[in-house]
Amino acid sequence: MNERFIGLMSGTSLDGVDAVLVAFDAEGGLAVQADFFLPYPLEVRAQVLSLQPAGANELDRAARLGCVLAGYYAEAVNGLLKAQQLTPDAICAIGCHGQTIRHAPQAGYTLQIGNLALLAELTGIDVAGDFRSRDIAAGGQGAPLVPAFHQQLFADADKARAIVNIGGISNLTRLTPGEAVVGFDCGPGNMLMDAWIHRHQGLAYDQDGAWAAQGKVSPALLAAMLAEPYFAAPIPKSTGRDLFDLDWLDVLLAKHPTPAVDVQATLLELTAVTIAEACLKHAPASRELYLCGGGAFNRVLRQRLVVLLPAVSVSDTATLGLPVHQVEAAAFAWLARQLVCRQNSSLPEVTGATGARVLGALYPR
Ligand SMILES: Nc1ncnc2c1ncn2[C@@H]1O[C@H](COP(=O)(O)OP(=O)(O)OP(=O)(O)O)[C@@H](O)[C@H]1O
Ligand SMILES: CC(=O)N[C@H]1[C@@H]2OC[C@@H](O2)[C@@H](O)[C@@H]1O[C@H](C)C(=O)O
Repeated sequence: MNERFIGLMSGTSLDGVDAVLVAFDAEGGLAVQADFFLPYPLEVRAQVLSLQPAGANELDRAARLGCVLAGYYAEAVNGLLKAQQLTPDAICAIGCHGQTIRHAPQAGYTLQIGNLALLAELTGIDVAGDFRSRDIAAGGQGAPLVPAFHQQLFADADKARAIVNIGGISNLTRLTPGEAVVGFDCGPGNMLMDAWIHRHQGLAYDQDGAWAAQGKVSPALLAAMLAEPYFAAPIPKSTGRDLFDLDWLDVLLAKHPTPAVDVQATLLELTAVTIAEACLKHAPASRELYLCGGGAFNRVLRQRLVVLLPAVSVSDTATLGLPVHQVEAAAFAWLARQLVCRQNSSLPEVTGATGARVLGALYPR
């Protein structure tokens, strides 16, 4: 009998909530039955961003915003249920990522806000969340978690494959037959491009990379960006807005003043180069690269990856049966199911933890 789970992803891009309804068969095989996207209003996005750096009254602001976010998560769940004409009792559990406002595995914690008790109350469905903390408690990075799901879904018995998610941050999964999975955050995905076009044009993102395509890459600025120690740091590693934000960029721009349009071109190139270098260094045998996440829609970025990786065929996960915008949310449905079944869902070879663990916390309805 099929079991239905809902996955909710609200990632570092802060664009909104991606929701999917996933049916699992008894063997764990899955099919996405529906998806739904609920954009955040600008003020929600601004409130999440304002919690990124330490600030006045932040505990109260984070807890209040967590309640607001639960409302959006519930709305996304209801959107799915309505479209599929389902009632809450048709769903085993919701897997909810929450909204990362701090990620500090070196300090022993990561923080995803979103009031999960309230989400259980609002939906009448079991809610699973806080998937990263247990891996950090076991000595890991707590991120990226999705490589375990990529392995389940996209690994091939004969072919070495690489999967790259381009969300706010980009992350690579290497799936080589007979070898341990490798996975880590490459660096900024869309996050800096989004922030820069928002500052200069008030837009949420640079559609298809069109503004970036009008500029020229500044070699000096690109070199200064690539000198960031994170890029050469050994794996396991993970990152976020804690490091890559407009303050990071402004420090570099103070030394390398650059026209705004050329900054956008250089940021796109940074994303492309760091992904390509991650593939060449950590997945050299992979002749197939599958993109997912919103950045897979960025035509200019994709073209740069094709040029930078001439020996690799670049496509996206839709080719493997899962549309690019569904992958991360589906991963959180899978994480919820693993928790409900008390099955491990972490890959210690990816995160650096001392062992595999059952991830997450459960809020029964
Ligand atoms: N047509 C497009 N052209 C360029 N960029 C796009 C396009 N469509 C979406 N994007 C980018 O994708 C982003 C959303 O991606 P996604 O939903 O994967 O992010 P996320 O869930 O926050 O991811 P993560 O958790 O991996 O950081 C947008 O903010 C935008 O930058
Ligand atoms: C701490 C955190 O929220 N990390 C996110 C972020 O967004 C992309 C990348 O950085 C990845 O490490 C992770 O999300 C995905 C879902 C993951 O854990 O695989």
